[in-house]
Amino acid sequence: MPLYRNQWRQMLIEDLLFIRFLDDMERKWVEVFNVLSAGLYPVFYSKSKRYTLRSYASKFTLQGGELFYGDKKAIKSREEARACFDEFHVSPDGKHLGITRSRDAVGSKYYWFGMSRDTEKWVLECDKCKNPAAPLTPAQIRIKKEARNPPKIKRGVLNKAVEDAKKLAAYAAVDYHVKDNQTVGIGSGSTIIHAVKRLAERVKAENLNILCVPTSSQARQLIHDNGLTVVDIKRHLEIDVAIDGADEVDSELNLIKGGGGCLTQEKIVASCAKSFIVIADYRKDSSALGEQWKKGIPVEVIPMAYVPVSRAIQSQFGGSADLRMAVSKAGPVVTDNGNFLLDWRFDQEHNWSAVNTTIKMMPGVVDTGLFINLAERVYFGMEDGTVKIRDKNML
Ligand SMILES: O=C(CO)[C@H](O)[C@H](O)COP(=O)(O)O
Repeated sequence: MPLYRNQWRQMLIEDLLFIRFLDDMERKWVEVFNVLSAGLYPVFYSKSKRYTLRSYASKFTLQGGELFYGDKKAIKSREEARACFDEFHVSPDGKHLGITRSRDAVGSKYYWFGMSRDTEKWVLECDKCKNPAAPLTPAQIRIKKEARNPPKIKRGVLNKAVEDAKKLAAYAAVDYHVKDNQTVGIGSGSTIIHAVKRLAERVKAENLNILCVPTSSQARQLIHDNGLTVVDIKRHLEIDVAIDGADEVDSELNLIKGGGGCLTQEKIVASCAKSFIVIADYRKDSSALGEQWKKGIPVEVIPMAYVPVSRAIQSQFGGSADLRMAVSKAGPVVTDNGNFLLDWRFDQEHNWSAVNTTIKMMPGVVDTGLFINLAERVYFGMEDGTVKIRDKNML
């Protein structure tokens, strides 16, 4: 049924009032709710704003009139958010958890737009947090001691669980996707080490003929050390399958990569492969980018461009884009291509495909660690010894 002029005017007025009186957090909640429940957008939204809102809303579900972000309840108002914060900011032993742990604790159950900013502000306003000299209870003293000297066994157990999970994912990918007479792209990082070992085992046991295309000097060395055949992409453009790790994977198979600084070669190899398979441990599994991986999105830039690119990213998208510094060497990290890396810590949800294109267009940018629409399947090794699969065709 067509809308009459006065009805449009009424809707427009309601929209304008809506923008005026709701704060950002509540407005986002209502916008997502309206899209999911009734397919309604604010009438003055342009096509591209609608698109951004639609892709943001796709991360949420409606359950019994409530909004959920993954398995976390999406909070509508700041009062409600404050109550959720109060529920978690002090541990059962009476210990005030500080900024990071309060945010992680609240974020294990709840989500709201601006959550990081709010938790930081509320922790900073908290007198107990401001006054760490306040007398501690015996339980608090014990927890503090444990935090200073964490029992070594726990770290070992965690490392083992993570390493086992990486191995599970790597073995599943190599066993399922690699066949005789194939050219295989080999990613970089620590998870790929398990994949290359498994590949070498299979080549030996099954007498396979496999050619490996490396994505970094680390991968080249790894292939070589495991007795596999290294070939150059210039002569082997037809890659059957590329296998690589990731720093984070969201619910739509968007990836953040480049924690190891090899994103440009990794993207080239992935885009030349008939299928691009990702292997990761359970810590990389997110419903939205930035949820697990806090080190930001890597961007490879030619050295003279790092300041202008960093400024351009910050002014267009907010957050902070910082030069990655080396740990065992003075000065910045230099990539295999002789470039620098910026790590962009973003502070809100974005349309990642549009952001990727915009950043790539900035003069001096070589590539970004955003891998959009490239992964066909991800294998997550889980803590309980199972393998979880996220597949493009099952989204
Ligand atoms: O993108 C990468 C390197 O540029 C790696 O694949 C990513 O950092 C994951 O590494 P790991 O397997 O060590 O967790």
